[in-house]
Amino acid sequence: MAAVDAPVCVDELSVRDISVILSGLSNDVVIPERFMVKEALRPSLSLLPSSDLPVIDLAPMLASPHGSAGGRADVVSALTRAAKEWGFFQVVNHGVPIELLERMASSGHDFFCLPTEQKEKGAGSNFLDGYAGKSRMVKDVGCMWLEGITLRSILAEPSAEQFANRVWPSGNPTFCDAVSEVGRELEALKNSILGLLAEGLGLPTDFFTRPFEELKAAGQPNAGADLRLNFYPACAQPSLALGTMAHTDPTLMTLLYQDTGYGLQILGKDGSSWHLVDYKRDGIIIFVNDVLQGWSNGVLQAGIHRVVLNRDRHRLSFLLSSRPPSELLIQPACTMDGEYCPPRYRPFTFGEYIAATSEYGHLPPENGRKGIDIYAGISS
Ligand SMILES: O=C(O)CCC(=O)C(=O)O
Ligand SMILES: [Fe+2]
Repeated sequence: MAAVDAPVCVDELSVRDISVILSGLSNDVVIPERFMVKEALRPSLSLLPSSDLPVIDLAPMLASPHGSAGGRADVVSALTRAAKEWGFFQVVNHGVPIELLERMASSGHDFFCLPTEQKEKGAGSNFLDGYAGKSRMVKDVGCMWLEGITLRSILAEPSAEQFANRVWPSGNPTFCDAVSEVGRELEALKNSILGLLAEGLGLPTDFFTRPFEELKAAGQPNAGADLRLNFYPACAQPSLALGTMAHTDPTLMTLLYQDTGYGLQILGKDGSSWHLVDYKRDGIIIFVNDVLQGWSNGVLQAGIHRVVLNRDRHRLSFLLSSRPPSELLIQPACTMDGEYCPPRYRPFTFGEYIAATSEYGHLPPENGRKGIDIYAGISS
């Protein structure tokens, strides 16, 4: 590529164009100002994954799902400790086929490499419905450097098919099959993990799953598993921009797969150090979310996370977000392991809480306090 006098501003170019420009122009490429997040939020790009982040092997569970073998107790205590301390852990040997995870990621890449006009056919009514490009401005922060697809209630509704029929002239059965298989697998894994965490807290195994089943049996339609695919194009100035700002997810639990590392960071207990999550080919990353923090009376902590960018590579992630029914009344579990602790949260319904998050899709932490604590915490 020819030398240039003025810096080239990279904005809404296609994914392929960005790669070509970045490899040819090195430091002459700048990003548009609206993507430069305010100074206090700019990421320090720690390049080494943190070795102290919890990685938990679920093989003992697969070998003996209901058994009382020692391995199960060890898994329960490792998961519970990680969910209390980090609100985050990565599981391996979980039984979800790697081939399926990679097939979903590859279908996602196929979509994000399409021309912008074609991707925009998949846009829905807001940024959490169908395709949303890189234009969402977060007030007082800047625009986030990501594109995404959100498909609602994938286990109950043909949302993937409706999306694919808008984007591709003859639909896309490969994409749709991957969505429904991934949805079923991650939903089953989520229920197992919720059961193990309940046991770890001394609660009945079905404590966090039974209300979902009851509401489903009563024909309650708005509970669901939503699938989101996130795509973070390579960014010429990764130290100035963010893929997503620091947040906790507002739902019950998130299960996430990443196709490369060097992106997702977790905030440590000290409230200031960011830890880079290592890529594991068969890793599934689990977040405790706001509802689970409130429901467990703050014993489990929602994991604060954000996404930083890479200069020379794109990154894709997809996640299943477990969304309770709007009517679910979240009343903190006060008695665990036979011991009573007064409620630290007022009861709230999921519908009320999600309505409070609508501007960003989550309640941002403020002055070291998480959104859920600001919203429903009882100050002592
Ligand atoms: O892409 C990632 O690793 C995280 C995405 C995320 O935090 C989200 O979509 O809520
Ligand atoms: Fe998130």
